[in-house]
Amino acid sequence: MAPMSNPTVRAIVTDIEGTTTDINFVHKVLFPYAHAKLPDFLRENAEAPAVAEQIQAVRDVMQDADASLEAVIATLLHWIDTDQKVTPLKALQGMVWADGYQRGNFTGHLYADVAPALRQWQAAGVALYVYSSGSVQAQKLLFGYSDEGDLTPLFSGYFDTHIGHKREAVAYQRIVEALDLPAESILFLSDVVEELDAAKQAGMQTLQLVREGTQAGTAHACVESFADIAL
Ligand SMILES: CSCCC(=O)C(=O)COP(=O)(O)O
Ligand SMILES: [Mg+2]
Repeated sequence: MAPMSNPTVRAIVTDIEGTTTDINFVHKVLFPYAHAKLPDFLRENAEAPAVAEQIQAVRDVMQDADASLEAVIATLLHWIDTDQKVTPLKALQGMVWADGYQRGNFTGHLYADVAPALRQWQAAGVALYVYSSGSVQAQKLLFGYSDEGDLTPLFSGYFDTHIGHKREAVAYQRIVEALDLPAESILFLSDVVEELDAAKQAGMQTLQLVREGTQAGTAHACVESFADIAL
């Protein structure tokens, strides 16, 4: 595929799952790890303020202020099984994954084309950001303990569902405001058409990543690799 060239891009916001990182790493390594470790993590740390805050947030989503800890755990496991992007689940997953990364149980998967492109774009003066449903902590862990070492110095910032949900244009409008750049100078990279549609609605440029197993064929320009994006 011919490289796509776009000198008007001043910032890039990238999705993770299916864009920088194999969906299988998220679904077959990270989610099962959280599923296995979350119950005891919660039982052992329920009183810790950061954990207690998230347990309360789960009860709020459940609309059951009296839900027992075991009911909260069952709800969280159901959310993992059904891949629900619920903010307190994402926060708790990040806390549990920290231990897995720090013990060396896994490293954050990156497609081989990702790190060289990120380094090149950052060196060229393009500001790099992440926007994922995974918590900011989980994003920093994935790039901090990545297959390519610690890539966090390459990024200028991170956004998660606290800014809004990834299929809603308002989330991208808030990101544009946070970056304080013209929307059309920001390029959003994702594999998910609904996310690209929402970013486009907010005025951003968009590019769909078509990795193995993802479907192309949308209104958005698409590439198979970060190596095909020349700025
Ligand atoms: C930040 S790594 C874990 C990713 C995750 O939890 C997730 O739900 C994937 O969300 P994305 O928005 O990157 O598709
Ligand atoms: Mg994705």
